[in-house]
Formats: sequence, C-alpha cells, structure tokens
Amino acid sequence: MIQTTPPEWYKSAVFYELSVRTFADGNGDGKGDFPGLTTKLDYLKNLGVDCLWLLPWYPSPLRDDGYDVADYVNIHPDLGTLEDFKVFLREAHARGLRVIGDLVTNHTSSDHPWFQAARRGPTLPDGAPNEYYNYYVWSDTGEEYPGARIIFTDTETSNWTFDEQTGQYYWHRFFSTQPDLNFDNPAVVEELLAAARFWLDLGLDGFRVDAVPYLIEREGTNCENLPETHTILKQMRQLVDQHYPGRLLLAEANQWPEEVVEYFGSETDPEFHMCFNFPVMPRLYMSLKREDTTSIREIMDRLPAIPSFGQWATFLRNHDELTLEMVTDDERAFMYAAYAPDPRMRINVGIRRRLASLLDNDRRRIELLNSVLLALPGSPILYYGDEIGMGDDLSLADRNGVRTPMQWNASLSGGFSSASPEQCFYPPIEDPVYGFHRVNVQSQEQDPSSLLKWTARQLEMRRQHPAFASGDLNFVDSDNPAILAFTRTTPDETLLIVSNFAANAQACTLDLSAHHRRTPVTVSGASHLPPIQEGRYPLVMGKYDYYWLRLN
Ligand SMILES: OC[C@H]1O[C@H](O[C@H]2O[C@H](CO)[C@@H](O)[C@H](O)[C@H]2O)[C@H](O)[C@@H](O)[C@@H]1O
Ligand SMILES: [Ca+2]
Repeated sequence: MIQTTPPEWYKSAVFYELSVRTFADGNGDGKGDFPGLTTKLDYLKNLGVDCLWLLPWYPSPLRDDGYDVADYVNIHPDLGTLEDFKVFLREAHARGLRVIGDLVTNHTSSDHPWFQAARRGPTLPDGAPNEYYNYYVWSDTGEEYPGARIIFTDTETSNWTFDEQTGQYYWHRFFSTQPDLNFDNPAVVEELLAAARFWLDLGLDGFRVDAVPYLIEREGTNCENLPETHTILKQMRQLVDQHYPGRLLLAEANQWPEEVVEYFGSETDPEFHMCFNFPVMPRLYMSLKREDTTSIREIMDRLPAIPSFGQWATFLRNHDELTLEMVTDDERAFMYAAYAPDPRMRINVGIRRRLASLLDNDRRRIELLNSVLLALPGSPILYYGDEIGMGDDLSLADRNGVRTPMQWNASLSGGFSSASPEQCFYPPIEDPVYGFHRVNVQSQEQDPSSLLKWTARQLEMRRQHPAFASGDLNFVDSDNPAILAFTRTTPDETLLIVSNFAANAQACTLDLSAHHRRTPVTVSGASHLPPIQEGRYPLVMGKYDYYWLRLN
C-alpha cells in the first residue's frame, strides 16, 4: 500500500515512463488502454520501479500524441473510461506504486472548446465580451516576440499562425495545432489549477508539467523562463502544498543549469519538487563516443545547489527525440555524426532513436549508461521498453518511431494486443534484430542473464544502498579521461562508482587519498578489491566495465 510518509518519497524513487496507448491493449481494438495497463502492474512492480509517469491520457485529436489536449478533465475514449482510470490507480496504489500524470500547461489543442470559442473574436454578436478570446494570445500582425526561437524547427516556420475566422494571428511555441494559452489571464491560471485539482482529488500522486518555460511572452525577451512564469508556477506549488502534501510536481524545463535551477524556487518560496537534468543526458552518450568523460564532470559541477526538498530527474531516453538543445554547436554536430548517420534519424534539434539502437544493441554499453544513470545524483526515469532493449521504427512520422507497442511475447502483435499488427495504433516492431519475436518480456523473464533481469537486479541493489539516492556527490580524480569515478556518501556509507567509457581495456590511477585504508567491496558483496593503501589507487578495467563499490 502507498504510505503517506515520507513526503519526499520522490527523492529515492525510480520512475518508469510509459504511454497507455502503446503499453497493453485490454479490449483487443489495437490501442492500449487503462484495463490493459492494469494487467501489467505486477510486471512493473517486479521490475522494481516506484512511480509510473503516464504520457497525456486526455481526449485529443492526437496531432502531437496527446500533448494537444482537447479536454483536461477526461480520458481519451481509446484509453478507457474514468472508471477504468480509477481502478488502475487503486490497483497501482495497492501494489505500492505511485502514479504521476502529464499536465500540458502551455497550450491546448486547437480543437479545445476554449480555442473554438476564442475564435469568435473579442466581442460576441450580442455585443458581450467573449471571455474565451483572452484565453489565447492574439496579434494583428504576427510580428511580436521575434526573439522567441522556433522549437519544432522541422515543421514550423513561425510562432504565429493566421486564423481565418478572427482575421488575426495566434501564438504557438509548438505545432500550429497547439495554440498557447494566455497566462496573463488569471482565468487561464484558474482553469489549469482546477484541472490539476480534478486529478489530485482522484488520488493521482502528481504531475510532470510539460513545457514550463514558455508560459509568458514579453517583448524584447526570448519568452523563456520569465519571472512572471515562475510566479504562476509557484501558485501551482502552493496549491499542492496546501491541499495535497506529499504529491509531486516535476518540471520539464529543457534549459541550462543556471536557468533550470530557478524552477525549484527556494526553501521559503518553493516551485517544483523535481526538475529534469536535461544537460547531462547528451553528455553521457557523447562521452561514450569520445571515450572522454570530462563533459559529464563539467556539467555536473555546473549544477547549482538546490533547495533541501529538491531532487533532479535523470534519464537516458524518453518519448521525444534525444534532444540536443543543451549542447554547443560543435557538440551537436559531433552527436549527429556519431549517432544519426542516416538523415531519417534526425528531427528538430535531436535524434529520434531508442537507447538500444543508439548503442548498436551493445549490451555492455547499454549496461554502462544505465549503471551511470542509476548512480548519478537524481531519481532515474526509465523509458518503457528500454529495459528489454526495444528498437525504433524510422518509417513512422515525427517522434512516433520510439513509441511503438510494448513487446510482451512472441505471439501476434507481440502480446501487446489480440488485434493484428495492421490494426494496432502503431505497428509492433518485427525486424529480425529488435522485433518482438526476438526481443520480448516473456523470453527475458525466463533468462537470468537477460537485460530485463539485469535491470531488475540493479534496481534492487540501488534500493539496498540509500547512498545511490541521497549520497553527496564527489568526483574522484582519474588520470584517464575515459574512466569516470565518483563517490556517493551518506553518514552510513560511501559508494565508489567507476566506469570505463572506452571500447578497450583501460588502466587508470584514482586519487582516493580521502579514503585511505578502506577496502572497496562490490555492492553485491561478491568481490573484495585490494585495500586503498596509499592515496593513488591503480585500477584496470575491461571495455565498458563499471564497478559499483562500497568502501568498507
Ligand atoms: O507539448 C509540446 C511538446 O512538449 C514537450 O516538448 C519537449 O520536447 C521537445 C522535443 O520534442 C523539446 O524540444 C522541448 O524543449 C520540450 O518542451 C513534450 O515532451 C513533447 O512530446 C511535446 O511535443
Ligand atoms: Ca484498447
């Protein structure tokens, strides 16, 4: 059962991101749904995750996979009913699993009744003011805010789109089918808070809040991270603190450390409990190809201190492209050359591939990056299917190639649905390397050496050593840049994590003078390494090897 304490459960949680639509189909119509997901809760519990993050489940025309919301307080009919959702949430809680949703704040779908009403213009035919007009951001010229970048660079040429009905332009930071809400209008803030309350009242454990930097526009700025945006987001936190203590707000702010840290607020004026650590993610991949981990250490050193209630969210992949917004131009060019040799792999400012295919399906590299993810400060978020090494489908448009059906077994449609593959929302992957005949949960559950079993064991080990979640981070100097070494320390234990990012065996000497006379023992307890006699500690590691050690 879910305990109401500790309120800061998210600090030690492992999260699992999934799309209800592509996880498990309960009624055989080819579309995943809440009843299907409910049947998979034991799988998720056994994997060892603590909290599920569900992609948007709202009614939507699905022009951005549900991030175009047409009704904030309902379930998309394909995914089931509100009653199905309640059953799912009850069953998740009964297993000790928490659940957060995705609150799409910045914009609605152009199909949302608010936008359709807004298009009637500022004044209604009877002369009364149209209250919905000011729910959105309008312009006569479409020339305002030229400092705001375009985010979906492959699709959009402007952040303004002309609307025939009003004869005006409306503002949108994402697709033109996603008009931005006008957060200068207090009624809009109230609507979003009411939507949040609706789900929190049903027992939801919180939200990942989408695209938070873009709520407010101001001339002469880039319209990101503005002080007025923070003021609004703090109202959301106040709502949670006052009425829903113990629930979580996680900010999706794809920004540099100096900007993202502002989304935590402060001890006395809090904003989000958690923020994604976007900048470290591409550097994990970059370090592998460069066989040089300097950039990981540099970006982690650049993270400012966060309030005591705060926690980072770390991840290797998610439902979007592997974003390259938080790297330099040179680094971006390097990443494209290294990880997206086929132009179809590129989209907007990123790479639309899954973890296993990015890493050439190399089990050692997959384990290495996961082991670093689980050991770095922050609560890790696993992306569904990556725990079994699913691949992607480049023939699907947009970012949908990384959103294919979960592969449960080798039966028709990979056990995702009793419908045929052609009837599935996205076709299940069937290629010989990543297809469901070869890569699926059932076969990996029967194989003690599978990636799935390895992942479950790592999560269990992480749980047994709280320093992984809460220990202080200290980098250990290594004379070999291919080898990343750091400690995580609590008053009770010190963990030493050493990882070889090179494709060959590497030797290094670590400066462990702070740990003189201690003996590194693998966290499983299976192997003792030589004691740290002197400050300089020599180590030889096989290619892509990693050690999780406890200093006794
Ligand atoms: O709702 C619109 C989009 O919001 C999120 O977008 C984020 O992903 C973008 C890349 O796909 C990224 O560049 C941007 O900084 C983020 O806000 C959401 O995760 C997307 O799926 C969605 O389309
Ligand atoms: Ca279904």
